[in-house]
Amino acid sequence: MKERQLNDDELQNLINEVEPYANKGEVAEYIPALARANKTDVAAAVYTVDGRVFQGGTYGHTFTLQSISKVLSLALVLDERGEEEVFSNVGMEPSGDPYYSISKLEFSNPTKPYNPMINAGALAITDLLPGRSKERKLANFIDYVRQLAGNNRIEYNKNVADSEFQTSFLNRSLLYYMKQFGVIGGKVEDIIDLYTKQCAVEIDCLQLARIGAVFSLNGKDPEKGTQLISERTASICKTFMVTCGMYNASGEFAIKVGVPAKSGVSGGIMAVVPNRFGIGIYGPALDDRGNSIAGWKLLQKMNERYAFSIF
Ligand SMILES: NC(=O)CC[C@H](N)C(=O)O
Repeated sequence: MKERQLNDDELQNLINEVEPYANKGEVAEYIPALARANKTDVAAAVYTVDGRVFQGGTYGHTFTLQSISKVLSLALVLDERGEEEVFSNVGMEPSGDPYYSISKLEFSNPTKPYNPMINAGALAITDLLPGRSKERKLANFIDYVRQLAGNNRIEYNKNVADSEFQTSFLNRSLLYYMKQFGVIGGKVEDIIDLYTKQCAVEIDCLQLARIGAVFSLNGKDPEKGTQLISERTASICKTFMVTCGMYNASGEFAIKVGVPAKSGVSGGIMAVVPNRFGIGIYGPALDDRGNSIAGWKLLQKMNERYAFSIF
C-alpha cells in the first residue's frame, strides 16, 4: 500500500515544494475579513481511515469553511429531507460558471439553481436546513459539523459572518430572484444571516481532514464506526465534489488530481481519497478561479506520489 510511505516529513517536504506558489495567488478581498489572511500560509493534514494523522506547514491556524460548508449543509439536508424534495428545488448539473454567477438562473425554466455547490443552489439548501427558527437551524448545522469533525467546541467566527453579511449584495440578489419564482420558502434576510454564519464556521486542517475521512468511509465515523452520513448521501456528495467541487475548474482538477474535493474562498480544500484518507488543506492565496493555489499544487503532487486518482 503506497500510503505507508506517507508521514509527517514526507508531507512537510511536499508542502515546502508548493509554498512558493502562494506568492502567485491573491487572498479573497470581497469579504473584508478574509482580506486579512496571511497570504503565505500553507498547511495540510491527512486523516487516514484507520485513524492515523499526519500534519505539516502552518497547521495550527483556524480558518472558515466558506464554500466547503455547501457540501456539509447538503449532506445534512439530504439525510433529513430525502432526495426527492431536495432535487425538486436544486439541480444536479455542473454550471461551468463561477460560483457567484447569476446568469444561468434566468435561463432555467422552471427556475432552479444548477447544483448545490454554486451559491444559488447552496442558498436554496440553507433554506432547507432542519429546525423551526434560524437559530435552531444554525445550532443543528454546527452540531453536525462538530460530529463530523470530532470536536464539540467548533463555532462560527462572528467577525467573518458580520463582514460577509454586510457585503452580500450578490447573494441577496440570487435569493430575491429565487424567492420571486418560489424556489425559496424562508425570508431572504433570515437565509442570508444563516448562510453567512454557516460559511463562517471555523475549523482547522485536522478537523477538515477528519470530515474528509468520514466521506472516504462512505459516511462512517473513523473512530466510532457509527454512520454519521447515510451511504447514499455520502455518495451523492462525493459525486457533486467531483463534478462541481472546485468551481469552474472541476474538470481540470478531475484530470490532474482525480478525487472528490471541495474548496472555499478562505483557502480551504477538503479532499476525499476513498477508503484511504481525508485531506484538509489551508492556503489562502487563491488562483483566478478561487481555489487555493498552493493547495491545488499540493494535491497534484500528492497524487503523483501516492497515485490516488479514482479515474
Ligand atoms: N467560494 C466560496 O467559498 C464562497 C463562499 C462565500 N461565503 C460566498 O458566498 O461568497
